[in-house]
Amino acid sequence: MALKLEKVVQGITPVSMEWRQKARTYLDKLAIPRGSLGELLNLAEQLAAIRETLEPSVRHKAVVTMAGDHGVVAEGVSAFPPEVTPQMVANFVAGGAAINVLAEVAGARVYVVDMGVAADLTDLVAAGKILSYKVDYGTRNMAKGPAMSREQAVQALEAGIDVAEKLIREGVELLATGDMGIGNTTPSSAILAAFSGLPAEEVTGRGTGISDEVLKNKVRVIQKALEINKPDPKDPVDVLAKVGGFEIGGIAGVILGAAYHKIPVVVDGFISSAGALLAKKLAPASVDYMIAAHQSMEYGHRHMLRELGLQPLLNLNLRLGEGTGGALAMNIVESAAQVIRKMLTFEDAGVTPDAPRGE
Ligand SMILES: O=C(O)c1ccc[n+]([C@@H]2O[C@H](COP(=O)([O-])O)[C@@H](O)[C@H]2O)c1
Ligand SMILES: Cc1cc2nc[nH]c2cc1C
Repeated sequence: MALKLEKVVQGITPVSMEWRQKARTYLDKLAIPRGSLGELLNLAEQLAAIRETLEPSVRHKAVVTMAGDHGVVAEGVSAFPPEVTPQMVANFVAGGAAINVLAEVAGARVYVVDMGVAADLTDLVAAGKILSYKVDYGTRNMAKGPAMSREQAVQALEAGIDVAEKLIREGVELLATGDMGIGNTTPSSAILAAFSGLPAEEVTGRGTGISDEVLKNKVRVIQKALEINKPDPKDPVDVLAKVGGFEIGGIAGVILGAAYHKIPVVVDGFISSAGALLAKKLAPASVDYMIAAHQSMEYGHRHMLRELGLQPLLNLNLRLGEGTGGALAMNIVESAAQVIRKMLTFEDAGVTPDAPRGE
């Protein structure tokens, strides 16, 4: 494992139980029937414990949308052609995509990263419109051999760590992951199968909206990729190299970077969750810093969330990616932070508490 990755993976520690307890004790004093703000209270506790303060701020927000292409599209696994990946990157830059709209509502900036788009994006990079950590012009076809080399897998993970560190240094307090990559539900499903041991049919869905026939082929392609590559579930870098994607590695890196620097990170849908699963396998304590944005419509996401041990905040039948669910969930995360920062206790508000108060 390369030095930076090693350092970050080793440096990720569980969130402080002491701060969790302090936050819970404080939240129990708020002038509400105990527990009546439900999941917002758990979220507030998590934020306080991550930041080690009863006044956590998540005001400065960034969505990182990682883009990459996939050689496996040659097997006919997507409803759309790969040229849509760079076209959508251009749309993100123009500000006309769903992620631009939803991030603006959440008060988040969008950072688009070329992790491995199979097109020359140097003009957008030179104009400062996107970040480039291009590992290659798309992965190789995982149905025929490894998607990338082990070195490229490490490079993708470290790129994500770099992006997170750059944004955190600039003052970002809440990150969300996002993805763009035609074909990327296929490697995401393969990653889930490799780690969970679930059969390909159980982890595979319709992605951008494929027919029954194409879905059958996609399941076969995933089975074949697993059979010929034999990814080792005990070696997450091997799983990423053999059946992953550059943007998925980048997402895992962003999550690891956030956890290392004790910054909460909102995980978007199916593809982001595949990145999160890689992060968890590399550094189990990184899960403490993750917030699952939503339950994606992509079949298999439920298994992904179960493997992560996370409950999604929202269920809006989304299946877009880009970080859209992440941006939406940021509004809830901001609300939770403000609940613990700003609400008054029974005592401060002069409200009579329930008589026994549990004791
Ligand atoms: O985030 C999700 O849950 C999600 C579910 C299905 C599809 N997507 C998006 O659709 C693209 C991948 O779909 P596909 O069919 O080409 O594998 C990619 O750009 C993803 O961002 C995203
Ligand atoms: C148009 C389009 C937009 C997307 N955004 C994320 N994935 C996408 C896939 C397609 C096809």
